[in-house]
Order: sequence, then structure tokens, then C-alpha cells
Amino acid sequence: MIDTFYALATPPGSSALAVVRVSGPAVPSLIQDVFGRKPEEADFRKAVLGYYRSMGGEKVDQVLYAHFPAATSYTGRELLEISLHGNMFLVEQILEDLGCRGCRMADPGEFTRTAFLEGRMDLSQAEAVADLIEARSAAALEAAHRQLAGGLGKEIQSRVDELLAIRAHVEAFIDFPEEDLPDENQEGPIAEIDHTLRQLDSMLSTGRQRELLHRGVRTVLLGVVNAGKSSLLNQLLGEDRAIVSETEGTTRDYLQDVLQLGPYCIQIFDTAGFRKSTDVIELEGLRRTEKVAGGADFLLLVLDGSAPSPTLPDELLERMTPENSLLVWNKSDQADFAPDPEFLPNLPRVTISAKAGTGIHELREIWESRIRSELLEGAENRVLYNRRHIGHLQSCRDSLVRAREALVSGISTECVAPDLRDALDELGAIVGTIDNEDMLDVLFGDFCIGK
Ligand SMILES: Nc1nc2c(c(=O)[nH]1)N(C=O)[C@@H](CNc1ccc(C(=O)N[C@@H](CCC(=O)O)C(=O)O)cc1)CN2
Ligand SMILES: Nc1nc2c(ncn2[C@@H]2O[C@H](COP(=O)(O)OP(=O)(O)OP(=O)(O)O)[C@@H](O)[C@H]2O)c(=O)[nH]1
Ligand SMILES: [Mg+2]
Repeated sequence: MIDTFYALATPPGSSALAVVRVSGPAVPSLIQDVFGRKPEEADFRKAVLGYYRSMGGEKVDQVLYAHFPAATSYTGRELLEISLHGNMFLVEQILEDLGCRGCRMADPGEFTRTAFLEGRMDLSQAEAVADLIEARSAAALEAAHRQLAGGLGKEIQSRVDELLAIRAHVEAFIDFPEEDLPDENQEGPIAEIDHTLRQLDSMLSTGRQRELLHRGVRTVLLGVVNAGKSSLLNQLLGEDRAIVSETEGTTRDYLQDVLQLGPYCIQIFDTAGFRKSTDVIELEGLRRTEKVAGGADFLLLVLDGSAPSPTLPDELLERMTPENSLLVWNKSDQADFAPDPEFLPNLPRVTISAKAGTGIHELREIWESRIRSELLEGAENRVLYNRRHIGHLQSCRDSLVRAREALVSGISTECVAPDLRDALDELGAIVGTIDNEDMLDVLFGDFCIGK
């Protein structure tokens, strides 16, 4: 017996509307019992106005409901959507009533899990639904939409097709003595494996880009004390977030916030400024600055252009490259502003006044274009793989390398087949062609209820 499950699909609390979804074989009889109207084909996938009546016969709310038959529903099973007034007492009454009528509460992600199990989407598309809901930037949204449209599944299918061709060619090696094969086929499988390995490497390299898009680009404001890091943070956020003062060493603990830079999500960190100190609290602050800088994707080195160029810690200078850093010459409003062009001459630079708010637009533009060209090059046209996918792609690659080694060393071609089989299985696991209940529990457990 297949259960009929339900969940609130919208956030709890007061709202204009609340949507309750119910899916499972009991839906047609539920419609009859609750709304007193026979489910009819003319009504399929249309909004119908009616009163939700509880088991006791009382009107709970005037609602719009829509009936999606199994063949054309999100889950691939009978589905009912009820749009009621967005009041939690009404929601509670309806959920409770559905419980009394023999339906059960859905597990997190169960609507989408069902869509996967019923063959409505592959596993990577189900993951894309979660990505879409969680996306924290326009770029992350776009990537999720691409994945939902099936881009990832198509790329995996190309690799599957290549591996199947390789397997067929390897089998041809077994079945026919070498002299029977045309010359180009002698090298064939190895060259084909090399091609697929290159494709896999390129797919593996998208893991970091995906992290940058979805979790945000960690950008750290660094510099000596009083350079204007906290002033710049406040300018970027457009609010008085950090304490600013002429006292050196104002910022001690680092501060963290989120901002949008063009299509990207940025996690920004303001840190304690560098200076020689014996104060234990300040030293701890500096230790934290180094820790945050160590995990940074991008560094903004803030410099006071009206003061002599500073001496910075060697570890920091070693970490800064033209790809991951930008010099920000601050205090351009000062009469004695004269930044040294010879200071770290290979790094890109921009001039601002964090106090007056000038140059911030240019800073944002250069910063965005550095992220686009140095960290996220090509990401907007590519399928990006998450950690789960990367694990399988890596194992696929390992198996394929073993297959290649076996072929090169001339070990009987039969020994190659199991490695190719493993490589194919790993690709299958990405889109979910092999099912594994525990893996699905973990994957869908992270979804919200009602999705
Ligand atoms: N009211 C409502 N809005 C929603 C959803 C929903 O489930 N309900 N969605 C849910 O996340 C998203 C839309 N995604 C959907 C994807 C497929 C189907 C669906 O019924 N597909 C059928 C029929 C296709 C067709 O008629 O073209 C199918 O694939 O067979 C529904 C919603 C966003 N908005
Ligand atoms: N004239 C001028 N003063 C600035 C500018 N930016 C910051 N200041 C001043 O410089 C002083 C230090 O600014 P903060 O933003 O606190 O500097 P910080 O780098 O965060 O300093 P610490 O937290 O101590 O490391 C304050 O008095 C600011 O008003 C600027 O663009 N022009
Ligand atoms: Mg500060």
C-alpha cells in the first residue's frame, strides 16, 4: 500500500496564502470527501474554489485547490494542492484533519524524492531543487536552474556513452586476435580512455567553482591598523556595521557579513589590523586574522595612501597573487594622499576614500571582474558538480586509470572489464541509476519539509 502524505509547502507563520500539498493514491477520494465535488478530468490542473470541510463537517476555510493526476504531477502520483489563507491555526486544522483521514506527514524532501523514485527527474535534478531553494545569489540560482533542466545528466550520459564504447572496443580486442584489427584500433581504447580522463578532470575542476557560487566567495579585508578596513566594510554594507575609530587596534575579533557583488554572493570578513603588539587580546585577534586569511578565496589589502607604505607579514605577502588579491589605496581625500606605485607592483589596484565613499563603485567593478575572470572563469556556461558528485567522479577516474594501466601493461584485456564496470557504476550513482536507500535518506534529509 502506497501512503498518501501531506505537508505545508510554504513557510509557517502569517502570510497572504499558505499552500498544503497532499500526494498519494487517496487524493481522488479525499477531494470527494473534503470538497464534496467529484474529481473530474475537466478540473485537472485547474484552480477550483471550494470550502475545506473537516471530518466533522465544519467549514475550515474557503480555499482554492488543484488536482494533478498522477500522469502529470510533480511527484508522479496523484497530487492535491490546497491554497488557503495564510493563518497557522487554519493550517494546523487542515494538517490535523488530513492526519485523521489516514494521510501521514511527509518526510523532508519526500515530494521531490517521490518525483525521483517515480522517474520524473534524475538525482542531480532533485539536488538542483534543493540548490534552487537555498541559492544565495543570482549566479547560484542560474547554476541550479541549469542543473534542474538536466544539463548535468546529459554530461554524465556522454561519459557513460564513451565508457560503453571503450568497453565494446576492449571486448573486440578479446574476441579478435590483434592482427585482425585495423591499425587505428590497436591504440584505440587507450586513446579513448585518455580523452574521457581529460573530460573527467575538467568536470572535477568545477567543484571549487560550485562552492564559491553556492557558499559565497570568502573575501577578507586585511591591512595594518587604521588603514580603514572597518570603514570600507561599512561602506560596502551600506550600514554602520563595525566600530570605526582613530584608535589603532579598534577591531579585535573578526566580523563577518554577506553582500551581493553583481551576480555573486560574498562572505566578507573585517579583521584586526596588523601591528607589533604585546597585548594578549590583540595578539589573539591577530591570530584570528591569520586564520581567516588562511581560508580566504579573495583578499582585499587596504592601505592608507596618505601614510608610508607598511611592512606586512611575510606569510601574507606570499599568499597574495594577482589572481586572488586587490590593493585598495584608501584615504584618497587626504591632501597628502600619494600611494607608492612600486608597492607590490604586480597586484591590481584601486583608489578609494572609505570615509567620503568615493571609488567604491570602481572597487566593486574591479573586484567582481577579478572574481569572474580568476575564480569563476567559465562557470556561467558549465555544469558544476557538488561534493557528492565529485566523490563519484574521482572514483570513476581512479577505476579508469586502473583500466588504462592494465591495458598498457598488456595484462589480458579481460582484466580491464571490472574496472570499466566500476567506472560506469560510479557515473550511474551520480544521476541515481543505482538506488541505495541510505544514500537517498541522507540526500533528501537535508531538504525542507514540503519540498
Ligand atoms: N503550485 C505549484 N507551483 C510550483 C510547483 C508546484 O509543485 N506547485 N513547483 C514544484 O516544485 C515548481 C514548478 N515545477 C513543476 C515541475 C513539474 C510539474 C509537473 O506537474 N510536471 C508534469 C506535467 C508537465 C506538463 O504538463 O508540462 C510532468 O512532468 O509530467 C509541476 C511543477 C514551482 N512552482
Ligand atoms: N581621511 C580619511 N580617513 C579615513 C578614511 N577611511 C578611514 N579613515 C579613518 O581612519 C581611522 C581608522 O579607520 P578604521 O576603519 O577604524 O580602520 P581599521 O583599518 O578598521 O583599523 P583597525 O580596526 O584598528 O585595524 C578612522 O579615524 C577613520 O575615520 C578615508 O578614506 N579618509
Ligand atoms: Mg577595524
